[in-house]
Amino acid sequence: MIKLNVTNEFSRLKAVVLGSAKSNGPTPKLEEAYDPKSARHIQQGTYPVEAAMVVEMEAVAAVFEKHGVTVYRPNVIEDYNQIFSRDIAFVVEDKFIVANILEDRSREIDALTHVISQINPDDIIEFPENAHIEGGDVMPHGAYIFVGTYRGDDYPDYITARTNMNAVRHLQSLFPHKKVKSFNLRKSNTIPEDNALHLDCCFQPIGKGKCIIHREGFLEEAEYQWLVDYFGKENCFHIDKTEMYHMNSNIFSISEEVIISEKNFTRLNTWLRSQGFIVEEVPYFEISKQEGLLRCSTMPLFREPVIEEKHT
Ligand SMILES: NC(=[NH2+])NCCC[C@H](N)C(=O)O
Repeated sequence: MIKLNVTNEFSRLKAVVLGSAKSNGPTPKLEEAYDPKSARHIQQGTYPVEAAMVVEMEAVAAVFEKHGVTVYRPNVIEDYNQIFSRDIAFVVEDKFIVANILEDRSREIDALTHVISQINPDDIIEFPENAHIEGGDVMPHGAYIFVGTYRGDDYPDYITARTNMNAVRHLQSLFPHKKVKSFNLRKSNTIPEDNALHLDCCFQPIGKGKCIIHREGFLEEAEYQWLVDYFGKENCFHIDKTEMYHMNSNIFSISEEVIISEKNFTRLNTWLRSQGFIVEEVPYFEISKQEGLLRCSTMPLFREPVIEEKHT
C-alpha cells in the first residue's frame, strides 16, 4: 500500500510521482498546443526535443535519489506528453484526488494504474464532470487550501483556464475543516508573459514561512495583497513578468531547507541561499518551453506529517 500525506508544499518529501518525457511524441502542430508558450516555441522552431528533455528529467530523478525519496514514474504511452504529472491528480491530506483535466491530456492518468492500484480505494476521489480542476492550481497549506481559478464568464474561451469555481466549491465540501481560498488568475491564450496558467505559475509557498509571488498573475489586487499580508512582505520574493515566463515560481521543495531549482534562476537561487536554503540546481530550460517546470512535473504522494502545522 502507498501511504498518502500532503498538507503543505515543503515538509520532508518521502514519495513522489515524477513525469516522463519518454515517447513525448513529435513536435505538435500549432493548433494542437494548449498553452501559449508551447505555441510560441512551435512557431519559432524551438520546441524541445525528447532526448534533451529526458536528460533534464533524469537530473531531477537523481536529486530525489540523493535525498532518499521514493520515485514513481508513469508507464509510457506512445507519442503522448506525460511530463506534467502535477496536474492529473493530487494529494490533499490522505486523499488522492483524480483531477478533471483538459481533454487533450485526459489519457495521462491511465499511465498511473501501478500507483493507483496501491492506494486504498476509499482514499481515491473523483470530481464531478462540471468541476474542472488541475493539480497545478491546488496547494494545501496547513489550515488552508489555496486554489487558482478563473472566475470570468468567458471561462470556456480560455484553454488556459483549468480550474473553475464549481471545483473550488467541491473541494470545500470535501474538506470542510479547511479554509479553501481561491485566487482569480490572469489568463492569456496567446501571450505567455500574461498567462498564469496555474497558481504554481505565479505563486508558491516554500519553507521557513516564505513564498515566491508574481503580482500581475493575480487579477484581484486584494487577493494578491492577502497573500503578501499573510506571509509578510519581507518573506515574499517578488518575480517580474520575465521571471514568471521562465517559471521561477515553479521550483520544488524536498523539505523546509532543500529546494530543487533551475540552474539559470540566478537571482532567485542567490536569494534562496541567502535565506539559508540548500539549492539543488538542475537544467530544466527545455522542459520550461512547455510552460511548466519542477512543481508541474512532480506529484507528491507523501510528505512527513507536521506535528503542529505552523500556518494556521
Ligand atoms: N502545474 C502546471 N503549471 N503545469 C503546467 C502544464 C503545462 C502544459 N503545457 C499544459 O498546458 O497543460
